[in-house]
Amino acid sequence: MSNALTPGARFRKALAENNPLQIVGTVNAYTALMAERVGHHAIYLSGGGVANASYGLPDLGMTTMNDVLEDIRRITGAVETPLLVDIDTGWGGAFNISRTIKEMERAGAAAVHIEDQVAQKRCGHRPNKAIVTKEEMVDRIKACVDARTDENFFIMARTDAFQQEGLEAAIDRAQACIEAGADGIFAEAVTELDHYKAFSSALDAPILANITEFGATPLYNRSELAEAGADMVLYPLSAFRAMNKAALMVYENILDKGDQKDVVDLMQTRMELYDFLNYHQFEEKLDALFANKKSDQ
Ligand SMILES: C[C@](O)(C(=O)O)[C@H](CC(=O)O)C(=O)O
Ligand SMILES: [Mg+2]
Repeated sequence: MSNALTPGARFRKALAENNPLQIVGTVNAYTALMAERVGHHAIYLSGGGVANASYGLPDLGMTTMNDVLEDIRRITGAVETPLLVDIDTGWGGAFNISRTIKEMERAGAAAVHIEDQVAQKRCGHRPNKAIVTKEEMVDRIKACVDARTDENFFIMARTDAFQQEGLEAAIDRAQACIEAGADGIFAEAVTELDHYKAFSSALDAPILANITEFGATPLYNRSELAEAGADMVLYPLSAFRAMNKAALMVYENILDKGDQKDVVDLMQTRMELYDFLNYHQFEEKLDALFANKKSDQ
């Protein structure tokens, strides 16, 4: 029974059963419900998503562990699908990172990725990123591995080294992270399919391709990525970007036209919304539980 598995074990099962495993960004509990219902096997809480959607901030290391935990709990409270969480640089030194991992597990996350950027981080697809030394990154991974209580909790090392130091250096860092116990490698902001090939043939660990829009990496198809050796494909903010554009059109239309008739087609209907929420099942229960109350009145 899959519910008897820990979140980490569910993530590993999904990875074993899907090649590649597509992981879609869900910025809140409701979008997680939709992703689960349409059949996704893994979902993602983006650091950029928490900053942008929940706090109206840019993705520049301004959100805290507790900000992210709050969003995780909302999502893991609503769905069973294993959740990969972006923990940025881990929010501090080894002891902080250790706390982070324990809190992630407690909140129901299945997996995390921790990156080798400096604390004053940027989006991985922006210029002028700075990274910590390989040794410091290895210490981050060791702190993660040492802190987990469920051995299936999945710890992914993200390297942002490609932009400044090139492919070989990035692979070398990834190798050091695997030796330190990382379960997978997030090859950030590479620009060619061959780069994934190089990671996957050099390393004995699953590789994640981050297919984020308007970034450094082309929007490769999952079959091309599978052929190039990617085991996971991430779509961190795809639904969020689409939701934002739809919302903007609605706000502008209401202002310009005085009603929303022209944009109703962009909207999920009341019944569609209720269906994802199992609204009717709740309502039936309500009627059954409160039947006596009704007749009392
Ligand atoms: C994956 C990522 O870390 C995120 O926070 O979602 C971002 C995505 C993006 O900004 O498009 C990143 O790649 O740095
Ligand atoms: Mg991020």
